[in-house]
Amino acid sequence: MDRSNAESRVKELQELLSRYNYEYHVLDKPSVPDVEYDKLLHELKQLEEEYPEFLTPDSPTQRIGGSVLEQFSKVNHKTPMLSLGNAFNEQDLRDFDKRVRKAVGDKISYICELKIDGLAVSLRYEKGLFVQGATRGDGSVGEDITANLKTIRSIPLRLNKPFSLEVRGEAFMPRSSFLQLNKEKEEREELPFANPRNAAAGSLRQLDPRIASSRNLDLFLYGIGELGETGAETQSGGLDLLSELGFKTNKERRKCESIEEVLQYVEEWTEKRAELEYDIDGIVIKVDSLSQQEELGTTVKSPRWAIAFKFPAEEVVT
Ligand SMILES: NC(=O)c1cnc(N)c2cc(Br)sc12
Repeated sequence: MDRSNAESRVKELQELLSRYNYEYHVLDKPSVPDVEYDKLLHELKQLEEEYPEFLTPDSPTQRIGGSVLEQFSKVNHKTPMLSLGNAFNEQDLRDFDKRVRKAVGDKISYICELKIDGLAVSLRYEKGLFVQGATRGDGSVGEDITANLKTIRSIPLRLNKPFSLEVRGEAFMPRSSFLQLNKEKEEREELPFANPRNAAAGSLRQLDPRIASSRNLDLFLYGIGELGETGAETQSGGLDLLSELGFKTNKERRKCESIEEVLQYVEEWTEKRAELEYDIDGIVIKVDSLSQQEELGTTVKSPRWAIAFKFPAEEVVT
């Protein structure tokens, strides 16, 4: 194949494989069988080896970096990654609702989202390219785990729009992968992980990205740093924007026009959470309007416009 044909074939394969990857890992609706994906990926790897000048950092072949890190470097979060105040019962939620109404009046909409039991991470994109990913750390300084996050197939290496922004989400290990990993650990007489959250955290803290890549981690995005700059006016609008940009967001979210509807959603997922393929440890309730969030502001460590309802700890059957 001559050079100009190789260049157009490389571009065509990079776009095709990125789309197939998005359909499989974000939409969960693959349009081609795995064997077709693998064949095209192999062809792209060969062409990029033969014509390295056409290799780009966002190529689907670049998900698993070569080197094993000595250690993780530190990352300062542009906007602090806040934690959430907790609610443990109905009265706590009604008190939260009262505080919100006292501050911003009675025209309130909430958005309820599942609280994923994983590891909070932040992803930074420059002109649409994934450039850095970090753990929450202490909320201001985290660890650079870019190489490991690149192995999570549902994370886009390039956005659908050339946006520069920082997004937040929760990395997690699906329950089925957790059980399989522990089975393999026990076969190797290694200590198993206690739960999927520890397994996800342990996997993302591996210095060798090949190990992280083998752990079948996933990620739901739920927030955009400086959401206002993107033109979104509500949290729900921000989540729709994240989806439009190619991110995986959790579809179980619901707009609630009253605390009664919030309590209904909490009740529903208290019953249904075992049906999910991943662990959740509660429900996050947020005031949907960004301008009302601004009005409510934050305390030193958590927003006044959100609260996490925590499910009662499950009795451990010994
Ligand atoms: N949807 C959300 O906002 C959400 C989901 N899952 C989580 N573990 C967290 C943590 C914070 Br802090 S927000 C959030």
